[in-house]
Amino acid sequence: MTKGNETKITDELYAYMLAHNPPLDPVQRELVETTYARFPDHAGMVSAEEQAPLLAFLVRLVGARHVVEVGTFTGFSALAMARALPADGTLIACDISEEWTAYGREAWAKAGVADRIDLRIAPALDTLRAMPAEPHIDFAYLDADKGGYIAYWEELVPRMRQGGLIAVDNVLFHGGVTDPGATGSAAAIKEFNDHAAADARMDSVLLTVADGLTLARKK
Ligand SMILES: C[S@@+](CC[C@H](N)C(=O)[O-])C[C@H]1O[C@@H](n2cnc3c(N)ncnc32)[C@H](O)[C@@H]1O
Repeated sequence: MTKGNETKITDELYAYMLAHNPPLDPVQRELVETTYARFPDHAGMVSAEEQAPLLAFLVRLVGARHVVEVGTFTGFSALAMARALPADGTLIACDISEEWTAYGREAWAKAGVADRIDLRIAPALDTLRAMPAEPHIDFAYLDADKGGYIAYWEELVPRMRQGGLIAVDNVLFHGGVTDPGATGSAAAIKEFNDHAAADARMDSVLLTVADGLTLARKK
């Protein structure tokens, strides 16, 4: 095994990395703070800070106009992606919680991108299945219930245009994926990772970004 480097991400190094990335803007910062204050038991679900500029970068990289997010919570990742869209771009945001996403709606309005975000409150599988079947999605971000990942993937892949990108969060599941006795979400992620890696329709790489991020490009 060639590991490449032995860099341990200390707090100091993490701060250094953030300082060399585009900073969160005031609306994003306030949204994170509000989420931690209002939902302390769930705030860990917010995507890592470095994922905001990364998602924006990827949306721009693929020239995305049609974006789908599965798992919106308080709207942090949706805000980052919507900001990177052109004015006529749309992001369909899937979640089941009116309460959590209400904070997103407020932030999206404040940031002036509410008109680009189409929030669908329903089980994501229903929302995905109701979308046009032809390949039209440029970028998708998968960050919802881990047990649903394979089913979401199977709905997304045929709808991705050639060269479109799916980003999948939490694919290392806090290290739980190497536990031979993994259960629950860790077991579901293990199964998903095997499924995605074996999918001949996509080129996939699993990266050690945040809690693990898979990037998969439609062939
Ligand atoms: C990890 S959080 C998403 C975090 C968000 N991407 C962010 O960066 O702030 C997962 C979200 O998935 C939603 N969720 C769980 N099961 C769902 C389902 N069946 N359909 C749609 N959303 C679901 C939860 O309500 C929760 O808001």
